[in-house]
Amino acid sequence: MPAVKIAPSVLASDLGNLNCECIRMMENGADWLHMDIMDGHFVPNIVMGAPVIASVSKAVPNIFMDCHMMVADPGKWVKDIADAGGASYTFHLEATDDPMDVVRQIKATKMRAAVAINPGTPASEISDELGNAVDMILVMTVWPGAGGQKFMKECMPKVAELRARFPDLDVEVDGGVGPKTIDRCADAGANVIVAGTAVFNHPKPKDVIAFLRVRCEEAQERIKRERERLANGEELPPSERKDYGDGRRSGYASGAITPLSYPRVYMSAAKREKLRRESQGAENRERPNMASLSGMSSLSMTTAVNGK
Ligand SMILES: O=C(CO)[C@H](O)[C@H](O)COP(=O)(O)O
Repeated sequence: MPAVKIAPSVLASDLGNLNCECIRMMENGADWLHMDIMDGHFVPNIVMGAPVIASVSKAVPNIFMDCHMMVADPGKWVKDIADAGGASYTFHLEATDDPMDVVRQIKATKMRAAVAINPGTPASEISDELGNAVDMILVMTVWPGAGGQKFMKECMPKVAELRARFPDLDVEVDGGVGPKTIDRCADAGANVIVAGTAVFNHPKPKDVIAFLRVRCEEAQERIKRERERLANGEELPPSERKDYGDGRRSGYASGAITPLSYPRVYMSAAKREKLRRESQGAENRERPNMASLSGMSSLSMTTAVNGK
């Protein structure tokens, strides 16, 4: 399985001191910085764009910016983000008719290409062709648009399914991830961990980052053992099964996750329109809107600056 990467989401940082916040996180062990870019159309919030990415790139040597593009027209910003110093470009499947074309545009730059799916989008919408073309798949574990939301554990079977289909791909989770929810993500096979509030709002971000990493590495060892045993037709001892208490066990041990084959499919226009509207909050009351965003971490400053 690919190496564990911990990517603090700057949405929860003191955005007025973004360069210092990124440096602080790198000094505390972050592998990547997760940059939340929103256009006010795909999601009902606006945070930053390419000029801010360029400014951070100049000020923070060796930073790896994992740019999460919560935007309605993902092809439009590829060149700007690449020129600004973005290292990875994640677009939303719900935002495009032709995901392979967006991947081609990203690959024409030096950036890594990644595709994200919202909580309402099934993993089966990622075709084999798309999964094999990207460097990473992001499974959102909250509705995009704001930090500080509750982790949606119901997204975990999608992580396990994608890990089973794409064993060597980076699989990222984002939203409500922290010490209390990391085990579910890690056991399902996620290896790129985005955490905003849990890291930036903690007085010792180094400890949180180290904890998330260790839990993922331990889970990877478990999954490796499980794979080997299942390949040999062996039963797993109950002590080595992760039981969530709701009838499900970890993706591999449960045997419930079958790596099916998904041919190239483009969503029907009607389905894409539904998923797109859902992302904007038009069809989902749970989805954050501007009123519900106002108390959340994206709009409030962390008190954890300089560890105070
Ligand atoms: O993409 C995002 C929201 O759209 C954020 O990256 C995500 O919510 C992380 O924040 P937190 O860890 O505080 O939930």
